[in-house]
Amino acid sequence: MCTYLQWLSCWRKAFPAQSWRQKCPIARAGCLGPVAGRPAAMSGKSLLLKVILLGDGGVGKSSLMNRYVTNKFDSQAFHTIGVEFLNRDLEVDGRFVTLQIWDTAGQERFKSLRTPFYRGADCCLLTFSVDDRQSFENLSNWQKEFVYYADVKDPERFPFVVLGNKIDKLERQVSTEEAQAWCMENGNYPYLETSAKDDTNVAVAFEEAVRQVLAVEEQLEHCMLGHTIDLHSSSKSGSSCC
Ligand SMILES: Nc1nc2c(ncn2[C@@H]2O[C@H](COP(=O)(O)OP(=O)(O)OP(=O)(O)O)[C@@H](O)[C@H]2O)c(=O)[nH]1
Ligand SMILES: [Mg+2]
Repeated sequence: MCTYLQWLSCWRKAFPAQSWRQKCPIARAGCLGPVAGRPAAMSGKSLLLKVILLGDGGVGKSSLMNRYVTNKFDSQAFHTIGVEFLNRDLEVDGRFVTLQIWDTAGQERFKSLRTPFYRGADCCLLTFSVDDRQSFENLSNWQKEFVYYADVKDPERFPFVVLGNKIDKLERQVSTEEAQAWCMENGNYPYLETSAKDDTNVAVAFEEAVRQVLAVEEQLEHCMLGHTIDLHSSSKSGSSCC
C-alpha cells in the first residue's frame, strides 16, 4: 500500500516526459507567466527586463527563481526540462522593473530545448554550486554557449552576474576567493553567494542583475547622446565610450 502522493511521486519519476507541458517548452513558459496579485499599474509603467539563469543541472537555478518569486523552496525539486519563466515586479534605485526570469535546464541532453530562448536576454546569471567544483569549472562553457546562441554582439559589455549557490552547505569545493578571482579575470563580473534554501542573498542577486542592466543602458544612452551632439557639430571627434 502507498499513499496517493507516494504513487504520484513514483509515477513522475518513471514517466517524466508524460506531461504535455514538460514536452513543450513554450507551453511551459506560457503556462506560468506573470504572478497573480501584482499591481497592474506597476506592471504597466515598468521596464521589462529578461534575465536568464544558466548553469549545470542541479546547481539550484529553479530553486533560486522559485525562492525569489514565490518564496518557496522544494528540497526534492525535479530537473527542469527546456525552460520556464516567472515574472516579478520590483523597484531598484527608483526604477520600476518587471523582471522576467527565465530558468533553463542545465542538463546537457536538454541543450536544444534551452538555447533558442537565450536571444533577447538583458542579463545572464551564471550559476554554480559551491559544493560542486565541476559546476564552477563549467562556468566558461556556459558563458560561451550564451554568447553564441544569444548572438551577443559585444560580449565584453554584456551584463553577466555570477552566483555561487548552496552556501548553507558545510562541505564547500569552491572558495569565495577563487570564485571572485574567476569573476575578475573573466570580465570583472559581480559575484554573489546565495542559498535558495535559507533565502540568503536571493533578492540581492536579482537586484544586482537589474542594476547591471540599468548601468549598461545608462552607458548606451550616454553614448547615443554623444553621437547626437556629434551630428550637429562640425568636429569629427566623437564620444569615446562606444
Ligand atoms: N542545500 C541546498 N540545496 C539546494 C539549494 N538550492 C537548490 N538546492 C537543491 O538542489 C537540488 C537541485 O535544485 P534545482 O533548483 O532543481 O537545480 P537546477 O539548477 O534547476 O537543476 P536543472 O533544472 O536540472 O538544471 C534540489 O534538490 C534543491 O532542493 C540551496 O541553496 N541549498
Ligand atoms: Mg531547474
